[in-house]
Amino acid sequence: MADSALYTYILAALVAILLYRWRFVNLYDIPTIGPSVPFLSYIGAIRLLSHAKDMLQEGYQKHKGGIFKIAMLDRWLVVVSGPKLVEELRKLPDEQVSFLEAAQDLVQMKYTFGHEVHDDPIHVEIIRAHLTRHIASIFPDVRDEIVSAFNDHIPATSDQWMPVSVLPVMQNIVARVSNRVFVGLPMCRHEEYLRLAITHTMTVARTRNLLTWFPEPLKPIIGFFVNESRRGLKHGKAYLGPTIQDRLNKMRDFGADWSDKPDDMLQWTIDLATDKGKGIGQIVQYVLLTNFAAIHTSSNSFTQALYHLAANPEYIKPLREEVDTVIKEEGWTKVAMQKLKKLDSFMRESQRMNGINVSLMRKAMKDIRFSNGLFIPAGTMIVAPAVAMHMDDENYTNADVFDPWRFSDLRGEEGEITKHQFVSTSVDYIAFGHGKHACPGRFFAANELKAMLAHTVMNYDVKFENEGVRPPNVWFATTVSPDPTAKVLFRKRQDCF
Ligand code: HEM
Repeated sequence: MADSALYTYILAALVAILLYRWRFVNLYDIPTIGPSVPFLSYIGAIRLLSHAKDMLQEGYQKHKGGIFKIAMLDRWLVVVSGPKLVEELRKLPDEQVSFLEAAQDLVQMKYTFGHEVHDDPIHVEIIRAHLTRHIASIFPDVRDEIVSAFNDHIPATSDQWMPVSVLPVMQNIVARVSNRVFVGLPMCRHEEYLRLAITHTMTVARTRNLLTWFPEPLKPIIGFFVNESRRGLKHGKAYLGPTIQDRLNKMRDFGADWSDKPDDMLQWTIDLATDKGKGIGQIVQYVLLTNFAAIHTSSNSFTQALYHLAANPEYIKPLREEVDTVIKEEGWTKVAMQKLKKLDSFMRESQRMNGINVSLMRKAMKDIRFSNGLFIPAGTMIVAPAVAMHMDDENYTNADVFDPWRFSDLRGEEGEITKHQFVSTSVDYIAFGHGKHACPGRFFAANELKAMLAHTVMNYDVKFENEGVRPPNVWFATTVSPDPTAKVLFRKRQDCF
């Protein structure tokens, strides 16, 4: 009897603490989409799994120019909407809002890729300072791998239509083409290495999902024992370790006299990592992390654009004419990719409509007050609602219509020639983020994906079996992806490039 009274008191005290925290601490003043009362907020969190698009849209419509919050299973997500607040968020320094700490919370980077990689993300510097600057010189390799990968994965003939499961095939092609640049031949064609590069993302997600359920002090222990991604690292080391070791030996033996030292992404990573005293394990983690950032983002983006093309084959002709003219003038080069304005517009428009659902994810490291007085306490996860902003008629005329030449037409207007490119970010185009942490890989991705689309229109006709019908996107929690099961019919053109 005395025991049950004690339990009742403890329970009542816990409920009182929870209600006090809900009312007087944290995020009470921020309006909620879904229930906000403790425990009931889980209803909103569960609804978010299947209705994130609608909930973000509802929040955006009700609180445009302001902020609102939605519940996730393990935290609140505070959504900052409208160009003015997005601009303010973009400008906040890392000490106030951190991209890295948001990534740590969401991907559990310290345990999935390791502390050293989390604390010193040199892969970002390598992408910005080396990869982007070398796009012209690596382009022939990119083009060569595209031709070879399409031939292997889509061996269509001109006399019949070949059904292709686009998303898995594009994951393979993108992994292969990207890794031609990240680690070179022959590893970029090594089937098991490619499988690791593609599936490591899912491994990381599973580890992350598990770790989310444990309190912070237990994570290092749990992370050590159940970390599946350590197996990924072990395999990564088995594939890449010998090459890295060989290069390290040559660096030691020849130093500055190593005359045929490779000038590729693996070597840039080795150079910077060894300067900082890092070992083979960390070099492999940087390569895996770059793949993690690159492959699914890029293959989703390409698949989405291809679905638009296959559902509307009338767009093939104008694209083909543009590619034909430009390639005759410039050959398959980076300069040619820059001149493909219609194709660039096509990719950007597809990404406007089908790109990420939330962007500019940051963790507040200090209390933040926006210029209009809105307050966000330290520790809060902040995002901007990308799809809701991209589908706002105030930002884009007839925003719900796929208009492939929307951006190339705008670039034709006076003073607008360099704006509205696939890679451009702005307060109302945040598919690659915006500001200091905007995707550093987007210049590489844009060249790679445009070269792939140009190759597609020059070599194949495409359509859906159910002609003209584009398969709907799949929404899960805050993510959006193309239908993973849809098939596009490919037929080889008679005169192809
Ligand atoms: C179409 C393809 C891609 C899309 C849509 C995409 C999208 C994004 C987005 C939305 C962010 C977060 C930006 C922010 O919050 O402000 C990001 C960050 C990042 N992306 Fe991409 N990305 C793509 C391709 C790539 C590729 C190919 C690479 C590598 C070569 C890459 C490397 C990264 C890295 C390293 C970051 C973190 C930047 C930082 O820490 O500051 N991405 N990307």
